[in-house]
Amino acid sequence: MEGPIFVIEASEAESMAKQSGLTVLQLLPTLVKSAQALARTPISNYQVGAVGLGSSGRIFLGGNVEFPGLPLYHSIHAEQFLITNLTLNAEPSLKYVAVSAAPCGHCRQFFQEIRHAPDIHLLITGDSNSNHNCKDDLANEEQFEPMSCLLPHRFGPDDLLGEDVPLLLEPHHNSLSFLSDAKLPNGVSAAFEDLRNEALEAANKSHAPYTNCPSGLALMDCEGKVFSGSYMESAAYNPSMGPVQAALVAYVMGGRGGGYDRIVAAALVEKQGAQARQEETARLLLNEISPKCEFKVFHCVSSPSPSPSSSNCN
Ligand SMILES: O=c1ccn([C@H]2C[C@H](O)[C@@H](CO)O2)c(=O)[nH]1
Ligand SMILES: [Zn+2]
Repeated sequence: MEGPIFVIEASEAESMAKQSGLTVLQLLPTLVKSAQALARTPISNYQVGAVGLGSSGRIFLGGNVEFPGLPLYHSIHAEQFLITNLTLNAEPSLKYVAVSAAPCGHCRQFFQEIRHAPDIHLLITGDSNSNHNCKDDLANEEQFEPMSCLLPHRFGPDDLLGEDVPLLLEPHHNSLSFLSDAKLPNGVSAAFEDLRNEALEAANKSHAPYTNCPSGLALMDCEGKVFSGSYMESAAYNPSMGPVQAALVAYVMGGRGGGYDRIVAAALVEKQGAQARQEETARLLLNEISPKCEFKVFHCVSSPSPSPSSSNCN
């Protein structure tokens, strides 16, 4: 009944390492191939795998995801998948990453949304055929390079935000709600009640400090299983990750390898008239990958408005 593995619990990671005579750190590159196998790459057939160790001792995996028929910027990079996996599992921080190929500029930038990003250590394992199980080739701490070497002179949250603003992986409470008497509009099926509540919850966890326009999206598959994801912004704007992509990461992780045609309904929650509006992009992406999916948008308000700057989004 088990599908592919995306999260390895700390105790399991310890015992896997012990069994192979490795440290948990040395285990990371040995898992890169498994992460690559999680990728969905119908366009490039180029599989990237990213494996991360969090401060909890858990190990997280991610692969790249591509969507034929759409502009390439809709793609999810393995590193973004990995970071989304951490957020979905409430992992408080990322310490080490092993990745099959050098992270691109966007990914190096996206990592900057995590506090102390310059101290995240990375190991690029290179070509997927290299064998990191080999005892002579053990990855040791000094083989992991700090992010500060991969991205010197960084542009990041510090350039735009105060120190007290929560960053990615830190708890977010965006104080969003539906208008108190907001019932489901006529003609919207009852299944959307749950779905929009899940999407609201995801919007409340969204990292959108640059626009104050958080959003969340929830998908339902044909068995009624719900998968939700939160919009995540980047200080450099373009590497931001949309709420559909985040929800699709949840779907890929929990949907046991099913196709996107199994997605039957989707609810997006965002602020009305938001400066950074997801509705049309979300519709475009869902329409292409899952044309039969019923897509609804629900608007929310900040309650109470946490700062004067957010009022222009309502
Ligand atoms: O940092 C990177 C660079 C590329 N890719 C993916 C994106 C696309 O699916 C494929 C080819 O660029 O590799 C990543 O996952 N991470
Ligand atoms: Zn990338």
